[in-house]
Amino acid sequence: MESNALNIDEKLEPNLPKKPRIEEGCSAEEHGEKPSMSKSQLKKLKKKEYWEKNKRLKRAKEKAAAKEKRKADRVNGVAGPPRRKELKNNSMASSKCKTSVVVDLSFDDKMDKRSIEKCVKQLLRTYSLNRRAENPMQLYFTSLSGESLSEMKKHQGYQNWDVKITDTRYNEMFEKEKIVYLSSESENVLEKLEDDKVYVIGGLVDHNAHKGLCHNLAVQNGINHAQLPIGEYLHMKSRKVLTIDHVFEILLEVSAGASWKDAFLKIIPKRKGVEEKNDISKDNPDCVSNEDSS
Ligand SMILES: C[S@@+](CC[C@H](N)C(=O)[O-])C[C@H]1O[C@@H](n2cnc3c(N)ncnc32)[C@H](O)[C@@H]1O
Repeated sequence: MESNALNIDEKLEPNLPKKPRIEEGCSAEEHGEKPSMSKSQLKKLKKKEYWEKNKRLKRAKEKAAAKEKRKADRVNGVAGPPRRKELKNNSMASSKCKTSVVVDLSFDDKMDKRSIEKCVKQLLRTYSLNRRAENPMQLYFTSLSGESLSEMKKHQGYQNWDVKITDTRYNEMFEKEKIVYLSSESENVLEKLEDDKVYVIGGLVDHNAHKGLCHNLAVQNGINHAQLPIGEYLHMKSRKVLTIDHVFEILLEVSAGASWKDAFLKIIPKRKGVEEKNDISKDNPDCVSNEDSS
């Protein structure tokens, strides 16, 4: 049957001499040619080629613009994000924040390859947020082994990062009384962050396939647990389960002095259908509210 599809070389470079026609019964690849494509595939390919060509130029322009902006901000006295040189002074050791956060990476057997990749991406973002903070939290990645470790190894130099990485389990590293396992399923609500406590985030990307897993494990092991106080300040149309990096970002904001409410409003994605509760007593701890008291 005759096909309407265009040969890619003809379309992209119409002046090129025509290549010999592909004989019926043989694929384009067998002739050393690119396979014929539909119009939309061709359009996509052209876009990709254009993007590849202009990518470097665009990046250079963006870099120059960012530099200009930083310069202007400095002149106008606007504080921008910390620069690489400044970050060198912001280490966990010198941080005023002594609150510990653990990401418990003992869930390889509950995740497929793609979820492990996503999990490690969230770890990278968690690390990067902490690294850029004026007062980083004391951050641990525990039980890192197997597939997660292999995925982590793709990121050169991770061994030298300012985060404590270990294959030991968090409950062999810290006193039981100090540990609080964070879980949206917990009936306890976290009120404030305490310096001597260790807050554990489950390193699990499961799209709710293992609902309540971390909570159940904490209960079985007699470990304290608590949920973030989202319901105290916000109505949410979807589940209150957040990603690892979002949970960490909220803890980091609060540890730096933000209110829970401001941290939630800043970090929880709008697509989760977040709406402020108009209960002023939560902003003023001296007032008492009966809302959500059950
Ligand atoms: C994507 S969730 C994993 C959900 C998983 N089904 C579970 O059993 O926890 C990743 C982790 O973020 C933390 N987390 C997410 N939302 C939270 C919330 N609303 N309150 C407290 N911790 C939360 C928990 O530690 C959780 O294990």
